[in-house]
Amino acid sequence: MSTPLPGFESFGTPAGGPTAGEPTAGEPTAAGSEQASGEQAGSRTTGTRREIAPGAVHVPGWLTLAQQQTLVVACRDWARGPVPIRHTKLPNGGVMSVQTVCLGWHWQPYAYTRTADDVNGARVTELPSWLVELGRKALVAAYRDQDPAAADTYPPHTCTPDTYTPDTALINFYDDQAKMGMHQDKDERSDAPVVSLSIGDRCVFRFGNTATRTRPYTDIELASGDLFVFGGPSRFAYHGVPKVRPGTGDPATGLAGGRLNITLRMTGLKG
Ligand SMILES: O=C(O)CCC(=O)C(=O)O
Ligand SMILES: [Fe+2]
Repeated sequence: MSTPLPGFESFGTPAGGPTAGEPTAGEPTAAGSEQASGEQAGSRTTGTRREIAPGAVHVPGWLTLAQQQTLVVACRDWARGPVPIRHTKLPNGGVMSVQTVCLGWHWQPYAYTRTADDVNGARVTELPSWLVELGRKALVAAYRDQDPAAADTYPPHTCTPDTYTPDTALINFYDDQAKMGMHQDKDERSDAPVVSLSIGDRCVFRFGNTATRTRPYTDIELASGDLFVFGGPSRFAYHGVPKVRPGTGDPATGLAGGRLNITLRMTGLKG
């Protein structure tokens, strides 16, 4: 066995927790009615959609605990390979503090490929259909559930929940020190929404504007089970994670420490 990457140790299996080979709570299916974790003080009401900017919607506590457990088991498995999770190297010589593994398409700054040429050349794991389905349900929860009668409650000119077909997932693992600077998700050739799922420790998620990586922006807390979708006018807004709050996750998710974030995207690429 290879030496774990720094920070990957706490991504290991907690005592008594599920492992990839054991029966799990089942594939994520529907949007959660079961509460995943305690509510935060203030604006946080589990399951209640909140529009942070036009087309950018936060749904706290959307994933059930069982769905989170299933995702943690699956992510741990994907992190092992065939392309192992790694700290992405940037063209400027920097190294990202988060560790990332991709499904469907491999992201390396600043392009998508089918093989992980900056890691070991292996072809990335397929994106499973149950994750595509979860992405569609996420769009329903973020956009359509609010007002089913109003067609423009989900971002126009992109796609509807029915036609949303993410073909890549970027899975980021944050240890206590990891953060992500303000950036746009713009390597996709599609303006379909990005679906973001968070598990484990809470973080400060900074959601800004499309023009600059600085203010105005809104800081929100993303907690375990939270859904965040950004599409429409917010699809290319700058965003980042300035801080993770260590020790705030519930080990019952199967994650002993750190934070997992999964983003589903449509690359718009063929082949
Ligand atoms: O971790 C997050 O919540 C955001 C991740 C992100 O922005 C990305 O992977 O591009
Ligand atoms: Fe991003």
